[in-house]
Amino acid sequence: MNLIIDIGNTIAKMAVFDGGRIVEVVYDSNLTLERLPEVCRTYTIEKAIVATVIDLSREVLSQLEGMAVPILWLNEKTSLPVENLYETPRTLGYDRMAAVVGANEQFPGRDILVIDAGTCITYEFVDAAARYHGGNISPGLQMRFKALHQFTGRLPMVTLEGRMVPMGKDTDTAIRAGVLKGIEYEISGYVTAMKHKYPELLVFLTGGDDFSFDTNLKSIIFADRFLVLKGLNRILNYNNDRL
Ligand SMILES: Nc1ncnc2c1ncn2[C@@H]1O[C@H](COP(=O)(O)OP(=O)(O)OP(=O)(O)O)[C@@H](O)[C@H]1O
Ligand SMILES: CC(C)(CO)[C@@H](O)C(=O)NCCC(=O)O
Ligand SMILES: [K+]
Repeated sequence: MNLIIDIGNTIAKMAVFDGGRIVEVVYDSNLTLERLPEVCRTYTIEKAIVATVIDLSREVLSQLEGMAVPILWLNEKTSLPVENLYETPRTLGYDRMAAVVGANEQFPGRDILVIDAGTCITYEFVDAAARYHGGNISPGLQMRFKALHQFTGRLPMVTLEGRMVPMGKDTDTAIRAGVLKGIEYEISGYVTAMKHKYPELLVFLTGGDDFSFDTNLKSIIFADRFLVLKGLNRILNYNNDRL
């Protein structure tokens, strides 16, 4: 089985794959990866891939060094099933590439916009010829709430839970609707603009934050929470001979 390790800015995700099938997904601390030994004891892991968007702690590094299987470290030198047209492949966050590779596997030969709503929201474009053109980075849901609170004197820390109105009636609803509508309009703006240029465009939404938009946006979007993990599994198998 394959072990997939995706270390994000908020949380680490580990997934065990049997062929193309996800057997288990485990959420863990990105500072300790303390559940790794338990995962390795439970499953017969043959190989692993690690993608990180943070500098790893001593603790995480020693957990990974303790693994008895070959590890593929995903970086700019890794062979990929899509062409990378990003101008600075060394600075690319490879969670972005993984999401693209996952989407391209499900719909090869299609133009795809991949939206990953995690700590940040990223927008990636991969074309029908499997060329990754790059994409955009914007603040994630929690980051928006935190920023409004931290960079002002009078705005409280608001969360998603609570009253929702189209236009705010008080400070709480103004912030909640402001943040959520901001993301919704941002996403629909990308979809509209990209569809104009690529009429056959498909749209994927992944990441920890899934939004229940009340627009018809939802109907045209493929939601796949595990797209990054699936993309990493594909990259690991693609590099089988090089491990
Ligand atoms: N069992 C779970 N344990 C912890 N978090 C979970 C679980 N199930 C869902 N989540 C959600 O997944 C989110 C993680 O989202 P995501 O996978 O995009 O990772 P991230 O670390 O926030 O983002 P990034 O990878 O962009 O840094 C958590 O914030 C939480 O809301
Ligand atoms: C944008 C994030 C934070 C999304 O997880 C990550 O992919 C990252 O740190 N990227 C580095 C910058 C870049 O992709 O160009
Ligand atoms: K992410």
